[in-house]
Amino acid sequence: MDKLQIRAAGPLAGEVTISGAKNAALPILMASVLADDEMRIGNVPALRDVNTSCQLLRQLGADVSELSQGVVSIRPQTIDQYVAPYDLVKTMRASIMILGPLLAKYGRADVSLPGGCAIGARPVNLHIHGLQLMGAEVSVEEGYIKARIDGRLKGATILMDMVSVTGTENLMMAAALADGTTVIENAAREPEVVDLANCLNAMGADIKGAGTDTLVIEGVERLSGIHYEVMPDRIETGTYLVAAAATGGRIVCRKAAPETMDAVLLKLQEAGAEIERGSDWIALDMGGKAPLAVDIKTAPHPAFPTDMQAQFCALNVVAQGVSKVTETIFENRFMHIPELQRMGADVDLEGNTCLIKGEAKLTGAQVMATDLRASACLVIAGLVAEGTTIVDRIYHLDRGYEHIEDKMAGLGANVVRLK
Ligand SMILES: CC(=O)N[C@H]1[C@@H](OP(=O)(O)OP(=O)(O)OC[C@H]2O[C@@H](n3ccc(=O)[nH]c3=O)[C@H](O)[C@@H]2O)O[C@H](CO)[C@@H](O)[C@@H]1O
Ligand SMILES: C=C(OP(=O)(O)O)C(=O)O
Repeated sequence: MDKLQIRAAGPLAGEVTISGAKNAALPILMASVLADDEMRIGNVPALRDVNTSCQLLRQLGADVSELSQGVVSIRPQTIDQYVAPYDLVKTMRASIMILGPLLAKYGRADVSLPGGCAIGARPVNLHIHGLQLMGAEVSVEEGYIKARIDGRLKGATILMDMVSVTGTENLMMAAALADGTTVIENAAREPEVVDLANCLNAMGADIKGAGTDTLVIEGVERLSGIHYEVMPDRIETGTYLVAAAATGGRIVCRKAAPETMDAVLLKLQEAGAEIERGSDWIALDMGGKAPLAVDIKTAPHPAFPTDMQAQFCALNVVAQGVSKVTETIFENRFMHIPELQRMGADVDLEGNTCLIKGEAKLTGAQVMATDLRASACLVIAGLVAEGTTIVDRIYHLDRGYEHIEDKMAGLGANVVRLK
């Protein structure tokens, strides 16, 4: 099993090119099921979850090929299987997003319930309830969600009890081919939801309100294949910026989407970073200074993203001052804290809040990555710890960070993959 070995090498410096967003690429790959002809998706990151999604589409019968680096072609016309099996679904929560497209296009879908995930229970009741409101018969049998509809799904008004990103995306994809108007209230406003809506509209869908909490979707009879470029990854961008801030560095992120990152950039400025931004780049300069501790409270977009919470914990551990970090989205998303403590962090964790005393002198240790962003947090801690840090179970990291060791090396970090 691969591991990462990290040794401190001073402040990060230089430029890093940001990849396409995992959380936009995955729903857009699933949306290709809705098309009548070939979809070409560009700026697709080379990630484990992308491979899993391509495998899933192949399993359904689609013809999937990588045309050149980052461009995937999907010909969905040959789909003749409607089952997303446990073996694929267990490794990737996002596979639940095959449910809406398969049901809308083929009237049937059997999707294994995604396996238990480290960061919380993550039920899918909102996905199921929304499809039922659209007329589908949905049951859960032997660990599979079995959904059926005779003819087309029917437009419906769906009030989401909680803001759910993939729930909104699943229902939006289903509604795109439904008969009539669907209104999704309390919809997620995340930029990746907007990217998916833009892609669906380019395919011929009629979706209004993306980026607000009310989506109005007029169903259409068919969607065509198109070429679509996936948006830049705001979480990957944020991770490199936090790593630079923690090391007192100065970096530029290229091919980024600064307009999607207000909450994170504000917190970095509060931490003492000077931030400059252009249409597709962000520059961070700590002026050689150590960061200041910042309070964080996660919430749905446009507030501070839960997917950046762990990285800011690593920053706060070495920053000047005391900080409070509160996680409101997932009930078990502090598993990086015990690992940080093993490296010398001073953190009190109670319920969904941790109190972090800064300026800890971290020392390298063998630590275990428990989930994707927890892994990123440990890499950042390794960059500022004395001695050698070994991060184990980096298959989590490979779900969400393209070539992390190469990108880190490009910024002057000493990060090596051990096979
Ligand atoms: C592939 C993808 O895009 N993943 C992102 C997506 O995950 P994901 O879409 O799974 O997260 P949700 O937005 O659905 O989860 C938000 C909250 O709603 C709850 N919930 C959700 C659905 C449901 O049917 N019932 C229910 O109770 C969840 O348990 C959680 O407490 O948004 C999260 C929150 O920004 C991010 O951390 C993930 O990176
Ligand atoms: C939690 C995440 O992803 P997923 O929803 O794919 O597990 C993440 O990207 O941080």
